[in-house]
Amino acid sequence: MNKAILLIQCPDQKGIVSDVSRFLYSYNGNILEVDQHVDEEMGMFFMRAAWELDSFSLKKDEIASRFEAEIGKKFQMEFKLHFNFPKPKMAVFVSKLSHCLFDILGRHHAGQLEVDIPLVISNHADLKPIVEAFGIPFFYIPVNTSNKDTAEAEQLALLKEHRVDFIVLARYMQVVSAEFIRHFPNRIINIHHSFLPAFVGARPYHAAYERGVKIIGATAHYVTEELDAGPIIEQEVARVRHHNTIPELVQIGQDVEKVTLSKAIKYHLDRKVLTFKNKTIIFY
Ligand SMILES: Nc1nc2c(c(=O)[nH]1)N[C@@H](CN(C=O)c1ccc(C(=O)N[C@@H](CCC(=O)O)C(=O)O)cc1)CN2
Repeated sequence: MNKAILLIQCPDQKGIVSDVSRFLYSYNGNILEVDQHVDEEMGMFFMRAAWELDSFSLKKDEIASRFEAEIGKKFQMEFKLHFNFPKPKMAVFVSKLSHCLFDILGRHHAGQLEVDIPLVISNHADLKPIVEAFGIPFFYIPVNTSNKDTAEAEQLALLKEHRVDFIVLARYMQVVSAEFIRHFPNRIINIHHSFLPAFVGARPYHAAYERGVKIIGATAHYVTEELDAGPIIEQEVARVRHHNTIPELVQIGQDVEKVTLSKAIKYHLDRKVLTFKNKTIIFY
């Protein structure tokens, strides 16, 4: 079913839900899903409304301007309008580890992810055979401290050429620049292999082992300039024991990473994530 999704945030006040519903009804909209949340401390209102588009009397490119004129301005809304078609284009960035890549390509192949994957980009050539076995173009762009700018420029050119909508860092072990992130604000999802805010950085399993924790986890978050500090979309944990070695922690953790990342991708694809002050509201 062709759907439109509105994601709204604005100062909280009476009548917002009523006016948004009346707007959709006035243009013959059949509301399919509606959720809202009030952050009382911040005095902020958040809402997600999804409705059937085929019977809607406004054309796709008329909706945002009509909504802004009739509702948005009145409530000083910040809103984003999305459609569940055409399929969004998702680029995957990887380094040497394949577990998250395999999980994503396997779910995509099984029809579990409503996306197109036009390309995979990596700073190592190791995973080229796997990606090409799934019939997806693989681009090897080495990155080091001296060529990061030119490497990122090449990455951005490929992303633009393939009209990529959002990016998944599937254990991509390079810190991306603020300039790169500026092109995809809240559209880069990273899987960090720890239960943030514990153990930021490149080697969380070693840090967890040294600390002797009894629970490890994974965190999917939108990427910001500050490492492992962006808005958290999803987290998951697993119990570990004193006798677990580092390789065992890695194995337990990698299973958690895969599940956590796939959930975060689905929430993003279903337009169920709003961001506010470096945090997220997820309308499950
Ligand atoms: N701007 C950001 N870039 C990236 C983030 C992020 O949150 N903000 N997350 C990382 C992924 N990551 C942890 O989840 C991570 C990746 C890389 C490193 C790191 O220290 N890398 C070294 C090089 C390591 C190597 O070459 O193997 C570096 O870049 O100098 C820490 C954490 C993805 N990017």
